Amino acid sequence: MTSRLLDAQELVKSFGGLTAVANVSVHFDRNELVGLIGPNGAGKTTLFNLLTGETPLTSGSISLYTDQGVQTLNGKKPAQIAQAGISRTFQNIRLFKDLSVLDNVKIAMTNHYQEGFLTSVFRLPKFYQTEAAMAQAAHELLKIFDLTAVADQPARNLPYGTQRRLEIVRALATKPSLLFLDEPAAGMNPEETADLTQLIRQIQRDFHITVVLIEHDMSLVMNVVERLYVLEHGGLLASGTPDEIQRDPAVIKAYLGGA
Ligand SMILES: Nc1ncnc2c1ncn2[C@@H]1O[C@H](COP(=O)(O)OP(=O)(O)OP(=O)(O)O)[C@@H](O)[C@H]1O
Repeated sequence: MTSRLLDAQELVKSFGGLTAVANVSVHFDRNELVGLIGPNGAGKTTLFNLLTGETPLTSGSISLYTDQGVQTLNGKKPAQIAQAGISRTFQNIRLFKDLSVLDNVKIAMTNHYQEGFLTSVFRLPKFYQTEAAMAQAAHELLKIFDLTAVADQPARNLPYGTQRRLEIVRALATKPSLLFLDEPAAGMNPEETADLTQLIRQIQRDFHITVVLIEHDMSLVMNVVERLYVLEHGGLLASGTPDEIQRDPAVIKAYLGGA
């Protein structure tokens, strides 16, 4: 039985005269891996920005189903949405480049809970009861992502693909229930992309979380996700399983070039 995690109804985002997201409804269930695809400028990143509070909605509603009941995310700030268990990565890498790989992860574990507070008090989130527990969790995450050997290196020394992996570790460090990955494999070669995509699938299963993935390599995303949403010109063109999407005449016409 599936259990609903997030419901977004009739989301609209207008930038002046341009409607970047036009009446899009999507939902995500617990423990699923979902792909979000569509041509450049289709509105994928804007949709992520709406769901994570980076960009305010023009209209629509977003509901998160938690153990405490249904919570509306409308009007919430990114830090509040992060606290509710939603995490993300960005298309442009946002690391603390001069800090070590390990410190980047530790900061993600704590920072996130302090945003908006003018405090220098080092507050650990509930799930990391001690500094030692936090350090251990950080090391475990680095190991999963094959980053142990570079734990003490400044982030800026890492190759681009490795920096992207570190970004995912940072997003996971907050123990999210829902993780949005915006083109995590951008700039990687096909082999690295395939490896990362398999890793994302493994993480989604092992951590029992929901992952939503924007990925340009259509054949790759088709192989790993359970469901897909296809955006075009800000609107929802199609949704369904990879099989359904591949057979959908509207998708074939608009996105697969009529093949
Ligand atoms: N802050 C903004 N102000 C004005 N227009 C914007 C803004 N953000 C996005 N847009 C426009 O909204 C549309 C959708 O952009 P978006 O980045 O969401 O698309 P995308 O599907 O993520 O594209 P890509 O695959 O190229 O990243 C584009 O026409 C873009 O120029």
